[in-house]
Amino acid sequence: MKVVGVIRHEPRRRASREEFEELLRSAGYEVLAIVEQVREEHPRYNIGPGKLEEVKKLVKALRPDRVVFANRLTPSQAYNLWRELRVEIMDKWQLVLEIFEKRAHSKEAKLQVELANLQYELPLVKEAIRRIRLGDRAGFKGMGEYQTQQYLKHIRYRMGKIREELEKIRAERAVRRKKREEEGFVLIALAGYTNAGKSTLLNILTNEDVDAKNQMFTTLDTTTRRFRLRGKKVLITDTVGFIDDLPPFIVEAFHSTLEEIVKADVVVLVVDASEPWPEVRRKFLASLDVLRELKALDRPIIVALNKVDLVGEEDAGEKEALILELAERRSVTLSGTAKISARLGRVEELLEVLERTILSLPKFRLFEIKIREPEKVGKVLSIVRSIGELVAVEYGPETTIRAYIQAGMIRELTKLGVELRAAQPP
Ligand SMILES: Nc1nc2c(ncn2[C@@H]2O[C@H](COP(=O)(O)OP(=O)(O)OP(=O)(O)O)[C@@H](O)[C@H]2O)c(=O)[nH]1
Ligand SMILES: [Mg+2]
Repeated sequence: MKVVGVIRHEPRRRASREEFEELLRSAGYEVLAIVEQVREEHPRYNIGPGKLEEVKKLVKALRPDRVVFANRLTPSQAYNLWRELRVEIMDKWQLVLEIFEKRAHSKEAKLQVELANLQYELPLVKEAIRRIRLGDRAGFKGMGEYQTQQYLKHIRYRMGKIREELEKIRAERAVRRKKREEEGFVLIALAGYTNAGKSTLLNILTNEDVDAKNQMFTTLDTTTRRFRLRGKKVLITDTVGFIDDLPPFIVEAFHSTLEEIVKADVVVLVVDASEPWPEVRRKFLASLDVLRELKALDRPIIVALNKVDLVGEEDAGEKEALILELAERRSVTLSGTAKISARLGRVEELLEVLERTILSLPKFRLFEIKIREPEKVGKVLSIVRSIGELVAVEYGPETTIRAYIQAGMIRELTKLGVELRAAQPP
């Protein structure tokens, strides 16, 4: 598929040409040319009429299959552009959805992508019907009025169906999550901009082999794996990456997946620290925006500055300070930051911050356990290590253990017939 790309930069906010080219590459397109313009949005064509003439000439000369816009087009802009250029028009979100379509493997991911697509098409189809009523011939994708009407009905029906199915999957997920929590697992979610290194980090922590590639949106399916964080039982979830101005319709479609982030005990926000600061800043802020939209900012958030191997400790340290400053200015409280290299497996700093954060969760409390039968000591210690953190052991005729334990797991211990009471933290 051969395409011409068009980028309109807002006068005070340049879009990233590299990222747009990345997206086109990820979609598997051959890029014939890219046209850029700095200008306020033109209501009719998004780009200015002069620029439109230039694009027209390019289309005549290069004969692309599509013209792809780096901006979000309104339905009427897309329609006007198609009338002028007579070639298929695509905007940034369609491009993202097309990449999603390629990457979706699980049933859930496929349904979510289909829902997002339909949600995207809905206003376009309505616009086509409006146009037909105004006397325009061409309906949606060349359909006549009757067909377009039927298609609109089909979209609405299908959306309802998909929402039902996703709701079922979501409910199953909730049950599974609750069960895991009752088993004493701490839930950690990986979040962050696409290509930041989330899947690589999951792999290194859990010895897994989830796809990690240098391309955007490698992961669309949610993966949850268990691992032990210094003995403690932890579940970690990797999910779809974020991108600049992720539109609400995509967030909505991916609701059941993204909910893993909202419901986690701790969120690890992975940031690619190897890029120049303006890029790191842009992507970090975009990620905070998504977390805000998901209402996940009240979770404990740890920022993991990844790919430190490419820039060195000092540079990463500077970016770490800038990120802390930026978060504070946006009134976001971070539980901590860590400089890591997921690829090289250098993640000690993150493990330390994670452990500290987990133990400060309200569900962990300090307890004192007294054991009278010596043969039970081993068993109690092993349970304590998997659901909490051992602080001290005093052996004697009666063994005393001090430990942070998840309040919900106390029953596991009392079942053994040991004496347990809340202790004051030192
Ligand atoms: N040099 C270096 N490269 C890394 C590191 N971590 C990840 N990468 C590379 O960055 C690219 C993206 O990694 P992924 O783990 O796929 O990123 P992701 O965040 O899961 O991306 P999406 O699934 O697309 O959202 C891959 O080429 C990784 O090998 C790191 O610590 N150092
Ligand atoms: Mg991934």
